[in-house]
Amino acid sequence: MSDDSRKRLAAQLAEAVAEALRADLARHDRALLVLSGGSTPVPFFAALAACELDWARVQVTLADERWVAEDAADSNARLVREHLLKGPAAAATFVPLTTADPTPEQGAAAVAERLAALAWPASAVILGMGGDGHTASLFPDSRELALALTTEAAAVAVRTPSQPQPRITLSAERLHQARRHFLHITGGDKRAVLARALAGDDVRELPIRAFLACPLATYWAP
Ligand SMILES: O=C(O)[C@H](O)[C@@H](O)[C@H](O)[C@H](O)COP(=O)(O)O
Repeated sequence: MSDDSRKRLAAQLAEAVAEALRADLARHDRALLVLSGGSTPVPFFAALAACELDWARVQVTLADERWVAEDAADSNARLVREHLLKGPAAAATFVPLTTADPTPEQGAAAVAERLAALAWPASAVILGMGGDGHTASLFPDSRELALALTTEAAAVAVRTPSQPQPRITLSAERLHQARRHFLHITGGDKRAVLARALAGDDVRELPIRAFLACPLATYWAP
C-alpha cells in the first residue's frame, strides 16, 4: 500500500514542481530547480523526468552533496543523472556540487562561484528530511551547522560525526533564495519529527525548522 501512495505522492509533487517551472519559464529565460538527494526523491525524479517542459531552459543543482566521485554509489549527482536527466529532461543544465579538490573545504569557493552564475531565485527548492531533523546537509551534530545557518556564502563544507563522508551544503541563506519550497518526506517516523519541529523553535536541535517559516508545501505519504 505505501508503495502506491508514495508513487502517487511523487507524481503529485512532480506535477506541482513542473507547474512552478512552467510558470517561471513563461516570465524568465531560465528556471532553476534545487534538489535534495537520498532515497525518497527517486520516484519523484522519475515522474518529473516524464513531465512536458522546455528542459533546455531549466537549470538543475543540488541542495547538498557527499564529497565523493560523481560515479560513486552514494553520489547525489549520480542519483540525478540516473533518475531525472533522462529522455527530454537530459537537455537540462545540471550543475553538480563537487570539484576535483580532495576536500569540500578546498572546493567550496569554486562551488559557490559556480552557483552564483545560476538563475536565482530558484523556482523551487525540494527539501528532504532525516530522522534527526536535518535537511540538505544541515545536520544537528555538524560542527559547521551554526555557520551554515548564518553565512552569506552560498556553499559550506560540513563534517558530521553521524555521516561517513564530508559533505558540501547550500547555506540556509541560499536555500531560502527560492520562490517556492517543497518538503518531500515519507513514513510515520518523519511525520512525527516534523510535528516535533513545528512545536518548537530551536533550529540547531532540528535544522528543518529553518524552513518552516517560509511557505513550505509538505508532501507526505505513509
Ligand atoms: O544528501 C542527502 O542525503 C539529502 O540531501 C538529505 O538531506 C536527505 O534529504 C535526507 O537525508 C533524507 O534522506 P532519505 O530520503 O534517504 O531518507
